[in-house]
Amino acid sequence: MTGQRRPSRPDRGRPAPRKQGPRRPPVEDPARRVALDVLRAVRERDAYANLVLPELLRRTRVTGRDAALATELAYGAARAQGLLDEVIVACLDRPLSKVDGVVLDCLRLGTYQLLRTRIPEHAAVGSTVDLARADAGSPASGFVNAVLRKVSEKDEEGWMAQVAPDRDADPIAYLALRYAHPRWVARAFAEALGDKGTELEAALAADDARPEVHLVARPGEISAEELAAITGGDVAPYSPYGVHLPPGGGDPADSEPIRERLAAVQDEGSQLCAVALTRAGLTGPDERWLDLCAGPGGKAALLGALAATTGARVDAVEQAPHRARLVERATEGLPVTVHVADGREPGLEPGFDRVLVDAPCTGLGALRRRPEARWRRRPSDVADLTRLQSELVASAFELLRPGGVLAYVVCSPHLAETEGVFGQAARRANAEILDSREFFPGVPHLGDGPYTQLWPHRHGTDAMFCAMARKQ
Ligand SMILES: C[S@@+](CC[C@H](N)C(=O)[O-])C[C@H]1O[C@@H](n2cnc3c(N)ncnc32)[C@H](O)[C@@H]1O
Repeated sequence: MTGQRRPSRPDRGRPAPRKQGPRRPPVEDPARRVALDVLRAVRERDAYANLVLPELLRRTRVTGRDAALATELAYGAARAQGLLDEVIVACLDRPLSKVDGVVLDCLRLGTYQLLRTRIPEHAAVGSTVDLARADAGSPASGFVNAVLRKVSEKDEEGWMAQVAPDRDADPIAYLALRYAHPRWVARAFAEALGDKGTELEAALAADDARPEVHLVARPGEISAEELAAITGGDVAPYSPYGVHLPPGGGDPADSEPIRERLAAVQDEGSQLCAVALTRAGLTGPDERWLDLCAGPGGKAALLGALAATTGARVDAVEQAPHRARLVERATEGLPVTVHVADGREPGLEPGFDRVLVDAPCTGLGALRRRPEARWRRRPSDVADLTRLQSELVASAFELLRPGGVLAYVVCSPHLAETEGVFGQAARRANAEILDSREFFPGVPHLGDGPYTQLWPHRHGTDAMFCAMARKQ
């Protein structure tokens, strides 16, 4: 019932005035209570929705259909925040900044239900008003009721017609609002795609949808086919180790192969980038591999498992101690040594045969997996990150042996973080840029090279970027 756009609402009779008399305290809807508490934690504590939600569901013992509804509402409202706010502000006589935070959370939750689900209007409004009354008092609940009634006068199309910029005059701004992205992010996608028409629309639409969960089958432990059979998933189209889980399949952490550490959750694009590093040919030794930005250890674990099959060893560097501990846990039993160090000066003996720089980045390529992230990132983040990325790649070239191979990976299509950083760093190091598409066999629609940019709408993966070079 949820997850689909509400059809237009031709008949929108006003609700009958509420009868006077004593009122029983409303019975709160557990799914909406959890969703509201997630929105509140995201706003008040800068929490991550995808960490808070599972914890809240566990604590409140909300399961099954209620858990699915709470997930849809919390993630959906967090993801669509910019669009919801445009509509809410059009129904107000004051700026959004003058609305109390808890009330705003309620308005976003109610507006999301009205515009982007098939939940009946009376249920969407009534349940949200009850939550507003419980958390912010009766006057606030009256305000929420009045605003949501106005919101309910149009469906999403109707509101787009009223609040969106003209598509012909400013296609990026129009599509940004239509698919609930900040304009600067939509612009970055348009620049990377070289398109501000149908392909940009497809990219933003794919990023506005809930993604599938991908698993990686640990090489040497279990095959993708076996993992798919156990989990009820499908073997991934491109990664030899990947499995796609069906939607709504519960918490993958509960599945047996993950508990037994035969598999892990990892986007197929991330798997492909780690594997690409191991696919480039080398002359001479192939024994020392380095992962320079390893936390929390997804790629280090895959590299470690592959290294175990060839006799190589992996050094994994991570600056943040708590994330280094996650790498240790992810790579237990594998030929991986974890170092808590700054990748710009890790103090390791140079001469590595293969180096992965999976650099800290804006994460614009994984926005679909982090519902609130698009509204939290700022364009000004890019400059600091590109400086750090350039320094990490320069250090990686220093640590690589002549003839060795480097892969630079970011989970972002932003050109400054991708081609900008790598092109300059490879030139400075006088390295030979490889056509990385060769190391993504069978993956279609990779453009003209030499770099590889994956996309949710083209490949069903996060928008991972991978550039590769050989040291001369
Ligand atoms: C994109 S994440 C890496 C993801 C990881 N490779 C994986 O697949 O799980 C970047 C990591 O780099 C770490 N980091 C940031 N600055 C660093 C530095 N100067 N040296 C080493 N690691 C750094 C961050 O703490 C973060 O864990």
